[in-house]
Amino acid sequence: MTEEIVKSALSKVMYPGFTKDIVTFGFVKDIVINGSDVSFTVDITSSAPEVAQQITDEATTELKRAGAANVNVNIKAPVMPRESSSRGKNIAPQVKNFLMVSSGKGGVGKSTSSVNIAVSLAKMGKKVGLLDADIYGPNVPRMLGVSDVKPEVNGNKVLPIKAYGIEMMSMGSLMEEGQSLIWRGAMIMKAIEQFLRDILWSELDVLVIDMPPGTGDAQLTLAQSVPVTAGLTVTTPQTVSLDDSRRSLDMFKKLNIPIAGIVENMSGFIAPDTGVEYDIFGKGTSEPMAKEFDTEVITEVPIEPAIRTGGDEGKPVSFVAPESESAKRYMKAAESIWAFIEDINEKGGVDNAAVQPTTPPGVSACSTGGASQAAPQQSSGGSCGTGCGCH
Ligand SMILES: Nc1ncnc2c1ncn2[C@@H]1O[C@H](COP(=O)(O)OP(=O)(O)OP(=O)(O)O)[C@@H](O)[C@H]1O
Repeated sequence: MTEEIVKSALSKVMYPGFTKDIVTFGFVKDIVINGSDVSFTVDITSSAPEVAQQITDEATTELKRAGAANVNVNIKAPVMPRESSSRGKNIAPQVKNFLMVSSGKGGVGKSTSSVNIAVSLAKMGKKVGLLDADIYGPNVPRMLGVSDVKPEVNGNKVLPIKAYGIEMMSMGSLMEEGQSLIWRGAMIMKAIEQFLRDILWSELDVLVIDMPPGTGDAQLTLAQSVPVTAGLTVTTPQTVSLDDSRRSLDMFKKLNIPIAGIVENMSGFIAPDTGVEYDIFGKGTSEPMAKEFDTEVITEVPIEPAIRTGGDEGKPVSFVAPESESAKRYMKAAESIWAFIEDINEKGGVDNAAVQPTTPPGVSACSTGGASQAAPQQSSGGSCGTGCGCH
């Protein structure tokens, strides 16, 4: 064997997916020949294991055909990025990461933040889904300008609606206009599960989930159904809002959800005519709360009329006005959230095993903790309505 024979044999091995061979690409290095034994390194750019395998197989075949006895192919590939290393129950396994967006109370801009952060993550090149799990006030379809769009049904699955580069599903898109439901515990759990299991989400880098305000059944069900990679709390700077947000952060801790940070919304006001920023509700008041929970205020979004009109007209500011101050602040939040998610995955990901219900199979966990056990006659049919079977 000579180096020329080895190179000539290897020049018959195409780099998978290309019409050029591995020698022409300059990937073959460190050829060592010992009698009829050959060893060499192939320094490739893909981390996919099937690429390495194909090169190894074809190179071995070609070299043996050229007279080599033993062939040792040493593939040098970049380390596979750890996109998700989470474990535990996951009823939507095609989704790599889940971001739970919560707030202590309604009206603080949770949906607006979810929409603009989802659009910003998509602008970063991520494959993003947005689940409007706010069953009490599903207003994401309006904010994305798709309130008239009915989703396509495929068998017993539903295709998400596409808008501004993201996939979206909402109870608002599934219900007839004006229809309202009184949501009870068991129905909330079922709705959240169906949103994850029966919607045909693509292979997503991240599913942003706009939760109902508060800390109830929906939050618990979500945490038990999928490993939630990160939690985000949206607050306004007033003390009353902060008190509620503390409960939301506390919930993340109890559910073992890593806290990606706090969005301080309605933080100051940017006058549309002058662009001057005014302080209205107080600014930066979320900072001590962030410290308390060992997290950060990842962005401060001012009150800007364009944010409200963008929401009402279905034109998210992050998409239609990317140069606006608000769009930049949402982008800052998206970058920080993605860095946090990557960090969580590098450290081994999350595991939701500890928050699984401990009740027997077929019986769901009781969100009321069996509080009315002593007074079954007060609850209709002897059940709290959660289907928990503990009353
Ligand atoms: N920074 C902002 N500047 C101007 N308007 C805003 C801003 N943030 C939110 N809004 C407006 O405030 C209203 C409430 O926002 P949004 O629906 O996002 O709140 P929410 O917390 O999701 O409420 P709910 O929990 O009731 O669904 C919307 O009309 C929205 O356009």
